[in-house]
Parts: sequence; structure tokens; C-alpha cells
Amino acid sequence: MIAQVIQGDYYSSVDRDQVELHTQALICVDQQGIIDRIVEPGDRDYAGIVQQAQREGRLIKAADDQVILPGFVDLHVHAPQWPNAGLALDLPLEDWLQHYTFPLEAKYRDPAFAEQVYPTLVQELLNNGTTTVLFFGTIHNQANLILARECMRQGLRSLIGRVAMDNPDQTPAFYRDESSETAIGDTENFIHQLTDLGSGNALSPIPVITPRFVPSCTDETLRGLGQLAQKYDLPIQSHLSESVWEHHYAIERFGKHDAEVLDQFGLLTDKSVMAHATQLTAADRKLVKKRDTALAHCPISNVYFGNGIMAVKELLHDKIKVGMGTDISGGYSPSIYDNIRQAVMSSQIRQDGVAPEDQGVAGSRISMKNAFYLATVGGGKSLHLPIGAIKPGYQADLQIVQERFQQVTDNDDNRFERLLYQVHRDDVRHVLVNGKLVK
Ligand SMILES: Nc1nc2[nH]cnc2c(=O)[nH]1
Repeated sequence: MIAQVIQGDYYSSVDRDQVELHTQALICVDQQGIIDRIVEPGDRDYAGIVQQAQREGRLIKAADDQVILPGFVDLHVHAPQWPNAGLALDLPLEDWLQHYTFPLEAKYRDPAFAEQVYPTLVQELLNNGTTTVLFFGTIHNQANLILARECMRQGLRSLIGRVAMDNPDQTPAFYRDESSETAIGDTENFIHQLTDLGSGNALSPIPVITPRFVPSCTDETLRGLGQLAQKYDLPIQSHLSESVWEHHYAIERFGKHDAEVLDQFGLLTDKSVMAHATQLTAADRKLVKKRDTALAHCPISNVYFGNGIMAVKELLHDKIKVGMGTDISGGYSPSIYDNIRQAVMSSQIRQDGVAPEDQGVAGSRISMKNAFYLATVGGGKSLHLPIGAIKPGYQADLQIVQERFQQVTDNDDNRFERLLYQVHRDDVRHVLVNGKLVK
């Protein structure tokens, strides 16, 4: 039974290098919010489906100067950091964490603060065309549950992690887990609380095991979280070799690279999504590939903290799963559009180098189609969810965006690039999650 029909021109990735335009297609969505079939103008029952959907008030029609895209998947958002978006990004990561980020995150011990911040964050993400988000919360379960409730209320698909951080050498007394038992015990409680809260809801948030990053956690906590991930078969998220400092921290404490440390504690699995990975060596990449771990590319944040640019081209070549992340607030923008543009620009810088004597890394340049793939299909694959593409069997998570230059008609590829470079938040006119209008 078709619950909703969305009619219009749409783009969806065919593979990491190509997109396909479907003109005036009918995206037919079933009652579970899943795309049941795509009907093209030449199909026999096209006119009948339009008429029936119109009669029953089930037709959403994109205007001639609008385009339908899959909703974006954001693989890395620190929800509590939203009030700090854009602050102190001239500091190195480790100072920014201690002086700006930890003091802000500590405020969420008061649930009223979460009630103030989280509704606007969720709304802003949806307004920018993002339909699925992998969130870091804080160490406070109550605040994390407020975020979950807000995602369900506004219709954002979400995965949420209760952050664990108990290493007294790297975390302040005002914001840390009291002990490894607290870090692990509260994470396990959160898994149950979130599962209960979401029970029966079509957008039930998925709990995620979330060691903040290696420096913030004791060995016991890293080990315990690896065991929890296995016990409940859950996704894992953390930061991986984000900066030179982080890379060397792992070497000094463990005599190993970050990736090897995470692996040693059972945290590098095929359900892990690791953010940044700007400092990976070829051997680290091999390990990530072997474990089938996904990586979240956060190109805006990496300009500030990354001390390098992710080797996206090599990762794609190696068939490693890669998606996009805004990394609020290390990234100032909640927009995946801004991030895919930066991903293309950063790849160009990596290719060309930054000084006359720096020849860069040949073959680094990625295309807008590559970046769009990361933001859609790449994100879906990283989360093992049927999202990020417009095709039967996938969730009807969509955005309808306004074109600015529809009068210029040349070819489908140019239309795509023009669109992706020009869309702003207010051009995202409608957003659907699970087939339901949420903007
Ligand atoms: N960008 C970023 N990196 C981190 N590493 C540990 N915590 C954080 C964080 O909040 N943001």
C-alpha cells in the first residue's frame, strides 16, 4: 500500500564517481516509510498513480525548479557543543578541549540546559537537509535522553552515544567519569534507557558505544567498552588519529598507533565509525580495512585541528567505508553542503601542496560527485542502514531543494554541480524522514 508519492527530478549516486538524474519520477513510499518503487514517466501506470495520489492528498510534487536529493547522513556531531560552534578554532585541539569544550559539556549536568539547546540543534540539522545523525552526547544520561526525545519529536533519524571519559590525566575533575565502573556502568544503563525510550517509535534512536578518544580513557574503560559493544552488538564511535598530538599521545602511552590501540581493546569493528583519521599511515589504513571500520571525514574541522587532510582518494580506492561529518563544534557549520564543498577544496590543496617546494600528493583531488557519495551512500554504508540513496528498499529520507539557475539548461552533470555548490540552508524547502514531512 502506497502511503506517499513524491514526484519530481532527483539525483542519487550510482557509485562513488557517478550520479544519475531521474526526470519527473514518482518515488512511491509505503506505510513503513520505505521506498516501494520508482515509477518513471514512460511506465504504464504513471498517470494513474499521480491521479490517485492527488485525489487522496498523498502527492508531494517538487516544482520544476526544484530537485529531490537523498537526505544527508552526518557521521560526526557533538550535540552539546552546538552553543560553541565557531568558537576558539584558532587554538590547538588539546587546548580547545580543556578551555572551551569540557567546560561547556559539563553544563549538561543540568537537564534544563539540554532542554534549551537540543531542540534548536535538531531543527538546524533538519533545516540543512540532514536526515540521519550519529551523535556524541555527554557523560550525562538524562541530557542524552533529552536529545533522543527531541530527535524523535522532530523526526530526525539518530544514533546517540553516551560519552565515556575517565582518565584523570586528560580530563578535568569537573567533567569526567568518577571511575571506570561509572563510565562502563552508565554506558550500559544508557543502552537500556535509550532502548526503552525509543520502543515502538519508527525513529527509535540507536545506542552507540562512545569512548571519547584514547587520551580521555583509562585502559579499563577502553576494555570494558569494547566488551559492551560485543555483548550488545552495537555500533562504536570515537576519534582516530585526528591530530599530530593525538597520534603521538598513543605512541607515548602504548608504543602503538591510535588504530592499533582501539583495535587492541575491541573497538575497531565493522560497526565502528571513527572520525577524522587525518594522520593514518598506510599500515593503519590496512588495519582499518581489515576490520571493515568506517571513517567520518570532517573537512572543515580538519582545517583547524587536523594538522593534515584525510586521504579520501586512497581510502575510496581501498574500498574503505567513508562518510561525511560536520564535527560540530570543531566544525563551525551544521551544514553537510558546506562540508562537501570543503572536502573538494581540501582535496585540491592536498593535491597541489601549500608552498612552491611542496609538490602535494598526486591524485588526491576528489570530485563533487565523490563528496556527495560520502554524504549519502557512504554514510548509509558506514551505519549499515538502508539510507542515502533513492531506490526501492531504502528509507524515504529526502530533501527537496530549490535551484537557483534552472533557466540554464546544459547537461545533467553541470546541473548537479551547480546545484550542490549553490544550495543554502533556506533553499532546502522540504525534508522528509521515513516518508514524513519534517520541514
Ligand atoms: N574535534 C574533536 N576532537 C575531539 N577529540 C576528543 N574530543 C573531541 C571533540 O570534542 N572534538
